[in-house]
Amino acid sequence: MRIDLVTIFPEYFAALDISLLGKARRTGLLDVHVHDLRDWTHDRHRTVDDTPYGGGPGMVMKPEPWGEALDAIVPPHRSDPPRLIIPTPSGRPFTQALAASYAAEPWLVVACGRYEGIDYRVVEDARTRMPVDEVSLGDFVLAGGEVAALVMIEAIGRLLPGVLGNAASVTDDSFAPGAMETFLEGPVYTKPPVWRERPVPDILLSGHHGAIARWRRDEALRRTARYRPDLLGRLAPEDLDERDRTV
Ligand SMILES: Nc1cc(-c2ccc3cc[nH]c3c2)n[nH]1
Repeated sequence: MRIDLVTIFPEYFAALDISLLGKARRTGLLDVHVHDLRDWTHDRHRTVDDTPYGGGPGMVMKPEPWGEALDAIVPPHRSDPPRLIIPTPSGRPFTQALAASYAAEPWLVVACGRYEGIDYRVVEDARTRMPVDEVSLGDFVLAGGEVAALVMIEAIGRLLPGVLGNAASVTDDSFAPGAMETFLEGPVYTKPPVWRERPVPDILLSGHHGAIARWRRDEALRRTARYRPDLLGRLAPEDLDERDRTV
């Protein structure tokens, strides 16, 4: 998979040189290109923003640098254009399902806005030649799209075949498709068996895999009921057995 990032703060993406994603880049599983939007400005001050039409606080990112940047990265009339992802508080929710969908794409371009956002004509122009998704990470407001891009790239990158050492880790994720899609992950434990007088739950040391699986499901259900009762509404009655009503 190729990912192109456009930003006025390229240094934000140094984080993509380390850990899982750094290894994925070095092994060729992930091909990341970071572009400085200011490379497509032509004035002495390398201006990327201006005052908003209609008034209001802050500045808006000018369309010209974005148009030239996207034209350079995605030559017009490409028969296989990338999907353009634009992080924004006012977009569709970014979910595990959307991350999985993006992980199946061969080429993504992420436009990282700043200030009050990008002149909307950039979105409209891009839509004439590539799919464009405006995506929100949640109901909170960041100062720009870079951190949102990092979060999405990590969520997408870890789903790429070969990136995670243990493929099973992905299937057991919270929100992963399938049985666990509805539940939050329960608590996890490792050695030592007792730490600060706190023992690991006995069931996990029992070796009874069926009982362990049931315990983990019960704990996941308990955690989901406590922190995300809204997710329980997605459960079909047949997904719950009589034990669940007592969790
Ligand atoms: N979910 C979420 C996205 C954002 C976001 C994304 C891009 C920009 C550009 C300027 N401010 C931004 C904020 N905040 N919260």
